[in-house]
Amino acid sequence: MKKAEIGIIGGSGLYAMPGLTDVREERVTTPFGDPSDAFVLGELEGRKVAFLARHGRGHRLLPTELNFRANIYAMKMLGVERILSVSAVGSLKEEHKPTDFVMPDQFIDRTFARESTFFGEGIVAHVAFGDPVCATISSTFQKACDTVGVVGKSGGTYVCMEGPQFSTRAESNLYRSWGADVIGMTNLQEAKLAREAEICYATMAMVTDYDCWREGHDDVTVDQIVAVMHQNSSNAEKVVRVAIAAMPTEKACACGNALKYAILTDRKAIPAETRQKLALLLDKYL
Ligand SMILES: CSC[C@H]1O[C@H](OP(=O)(O)O)[C@H](O)[C@@H]1O
Ligand SMILES: Nc1ncnc2[nH]cnc12
Repeated sequence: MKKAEIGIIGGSGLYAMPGLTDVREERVTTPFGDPSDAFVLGELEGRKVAFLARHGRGHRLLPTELNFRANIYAMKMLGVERILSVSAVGSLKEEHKPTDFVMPDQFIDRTFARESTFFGEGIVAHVAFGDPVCATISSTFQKACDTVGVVGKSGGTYVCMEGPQFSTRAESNLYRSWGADVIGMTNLQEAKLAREAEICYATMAMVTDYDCWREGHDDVTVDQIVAVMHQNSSNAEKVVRVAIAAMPTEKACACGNALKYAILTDRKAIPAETRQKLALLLDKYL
């Protein structure tokens, strides 16, 4: 039986989801190792949800140390079909002010030290990623921002950097010249892996700072971020709650069939061990 239908990944500043009822914790072990923390399962607005603190409760894991594969695979094991990601980001445009929320619809990859696929070890698959987030979740987030009274913006490009250091000014200006909107360190791998796991995924990116490009202003520091993060987290809790209540039960997107034409490997050539490891993703196709 499904333990949860909707997953929430809480980033910097969102380490719990208040308002859950029938709350219990569950540690999930996956073929890819252990997730960032125990999942907090419960009900919110009548929907079964699973909450995961991305960096672990107490913020113990660097972006590079996150086991993205375990986090997403564990969501799949719990039965999750939609993941709502909440993240802190720096702004790369004057118009995106601290406390604004942006729902990115594109990513640029500046990471280099991460596992970003469930495939390999004898099975090759290439999922489409031209539209990397689920439009249904993004628009539900957007409407929820409007309801709560938070500035929410639909669309934008999220640069995913490796970190943990913030960008140099030259990098920040380079991303601005590319037309990117916001910068963070965590969301691209989650989006890729969720797509491979056929789970809908979208991000609500909460602006905390102007990174280091803005002349006449201090460069981003963690204490500056933390000050804004508290207001953002309290708004995020409200927006997520409204979004969950409004999330359609039916699906009109293609996220749930992402693997349909993606597997290239001759079925007979897939090693039994790999087949078994990925059974949760592959059973419906093999
Ligand atoms: C708080 S400073 C940088 C840190 O915040 C963002 O985390 P998350 O995406 O989990 O909210 C950013 O990606 C960095 O990990
Ligand atoms: N300026 C920034 N760069 C990268 N990640 C961030 N998260 C919050 N602000 C950030």
